Amino acid sequence: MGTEQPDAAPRKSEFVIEATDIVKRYGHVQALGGASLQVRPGEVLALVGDNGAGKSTLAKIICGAVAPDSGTLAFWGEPTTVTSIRHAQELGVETVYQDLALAPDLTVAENMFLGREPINPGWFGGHPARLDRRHMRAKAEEALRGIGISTLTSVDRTVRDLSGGQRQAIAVARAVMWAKAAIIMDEPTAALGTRQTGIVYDSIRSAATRGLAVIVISHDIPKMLSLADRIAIMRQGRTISNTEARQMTLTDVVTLMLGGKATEAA
Ligand SMILES: Nc1ncnc2c1ncn2[C@@H]1O[C@H](COP(=O)(O)OP(=O)(O)OP(=O)(O)O)[C@@H](O)[C@H]1O
Repeated sequence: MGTEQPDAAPRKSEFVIEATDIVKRYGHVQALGGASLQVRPGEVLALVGDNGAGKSTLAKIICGAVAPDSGTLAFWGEPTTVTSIRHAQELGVETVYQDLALAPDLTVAENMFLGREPINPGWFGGHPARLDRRHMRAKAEEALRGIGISTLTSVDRTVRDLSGGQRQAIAVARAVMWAKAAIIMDEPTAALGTRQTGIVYDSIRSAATRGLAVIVISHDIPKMLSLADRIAIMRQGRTISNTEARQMTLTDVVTLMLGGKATEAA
């Protein structure tokens, strides 16, 4: 769980994820026309841009949901063709989806393991194999503690009974629990109130503190300037700036998003 590198393979790059010159067309629409992005471990990278700039498409390509037409994706410097979401997960990349992919009738602990439940094998002549619920509860509690949200809800509560912010935080906790390298979040606070948004932003920061690379797509530019370490700006399918957040102002970001002069990619 957490940030150990799979197989402790030697790293060929300081970047967990490096996307270079990614192109993607949907029929006549060019969603991406040469987008690039790099993110380091322990770093929050905000991916911002106007509607239709290509942010979600780039995220979907990195998480294995969509195949690019061309371009290179490298994980720890190793060029890799990501064939599926499962493959990206094996590479250590977890995604928090807009619909959160939580099962409302299951408990928090069950949701943390959805599709990846540990099985107690049983033994010859004994009980049949069954879910290892004790392990699930303990790991789920540990994961919630790990990102500082253990007081938010019991792991035995049914997800249906949680608020939007609590659900979002559980989805983030699940991603942190399974991610070995990076987390991608597309508009994680779009439907939330101020307090709930704060909870989610705190959990994003905790994930980075634990050594994960975090890519956050957001339209909340002021918040991204304070939360993120770097801001990658997309316009018309290209990444036109990748700059330390502390070197940018709100005006800089908005000007670049809407067509002003691009800064040197850092
Ligand atoms: N499955 C699809 N089929 C056809 N066109 C698509 C598809 N997905 C995205 N597009 C188009 O690709 C372009 C980029 O879309 P994308 O969703 O990546 O942008 P975005 O920056 O995430 O926008 P938003 O902030 O509005 O979510 C848009 O013109 C969009 O209409």
